Amino acid sequence: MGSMIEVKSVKKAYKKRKTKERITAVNHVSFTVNRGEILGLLGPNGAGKTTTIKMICGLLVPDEGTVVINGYDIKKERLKALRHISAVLEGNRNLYWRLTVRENLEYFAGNRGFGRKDIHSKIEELLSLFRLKKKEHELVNNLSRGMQQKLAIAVAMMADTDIILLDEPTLGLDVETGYEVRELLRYITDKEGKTIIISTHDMPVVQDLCKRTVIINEGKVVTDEQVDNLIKLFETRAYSIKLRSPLSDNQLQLLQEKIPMHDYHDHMLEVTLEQDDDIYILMDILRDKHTKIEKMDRTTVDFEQVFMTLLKGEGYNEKVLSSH
Ligand SMILES: Nc1ncnc2c1ncn2[C@@H]1O[C@H](COP(=O)(O)OP(=O)(O)OP(=O)(O)O)[C@@H](O)[C@H]1O
Repeated sequence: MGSMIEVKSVKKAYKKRKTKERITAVNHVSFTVNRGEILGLLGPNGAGKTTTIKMICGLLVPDEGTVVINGYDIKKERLKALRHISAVLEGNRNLYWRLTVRENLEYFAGNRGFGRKDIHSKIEELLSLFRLKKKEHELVNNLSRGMQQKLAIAVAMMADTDIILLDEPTLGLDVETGYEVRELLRYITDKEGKTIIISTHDMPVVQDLCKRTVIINEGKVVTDEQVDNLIKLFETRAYSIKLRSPLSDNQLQLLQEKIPMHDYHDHMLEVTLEQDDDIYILMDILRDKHTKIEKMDRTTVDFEQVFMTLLKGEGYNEKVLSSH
């Protein structure tokens, strides 16, 4: 399985208009996405996700490094590299606001050079799948944000490119539309052979749809792993312990120092160990005051907890991931 997208040590700084101060938004980020892979690009606000996506789809030129799409270097063979990409960006920039829903779909189908009959049936299929049939003659400008978002994804489907980049596809949608968009994303990700990057804060989207995740923080990659591996890894290290007696101040102090990822309230101790062997340290701390354990369970973790843990604490990620 060859790489479809290679992001090679890209760097991008912005100059602040007023102060002329330079902000490094993306700082030597590298990762690859294989053909047919669904990658979740995650990170807190301002981590550099949108900047990275814009460099992949050619909207921004990296200051350093390069992006290679299907073997074509975006700097040297821009048109060949970008031919296979559709991007759904914030603000639905891939739509024509003065055209109707149907006209947008027709325009992008025309671009692909489909025959008239094929265009018609494909548009009908998408209008019904995306529940936009009633709005087909409405101008994009007059659609709700959720509908615009659905249309932006439908347009990317219509263009039928090998690569689809989705920047925050469920951002700001109400619960129902968010759910609907997630189902549509599932439809897209199930389509064989498409290579997809989804940048999102929506953890269920990652857990449900993405096989691998690249997490960036302050412009740098902090994790590049299979989603399943991360969840398994954290499940083997997360415990929920019910104690018979309260912890002493000294025990709490030791926990703070040695098992920083913990939460303690009402005799319940929730811990996430950095390494498997830390269980012995934990037991030593409890034994110190003969604290009895009433019940101890492995905690099931969801991807949100994994994400939060990976972002917490300097050096924590290297420890967690290197010992795995
Ligand atoms: N046009 C711009 N001019 C100046 N600074 C910018 C510009 N665009 C982004 N930045 C800054 O670059 C950094 C990365 O921004 P970016 O939008 O790539 O992050 P993000 O991970 O997509 O964030 P969010 O999750 O909030 O959308 C931030 O500090 C942001 O303020």
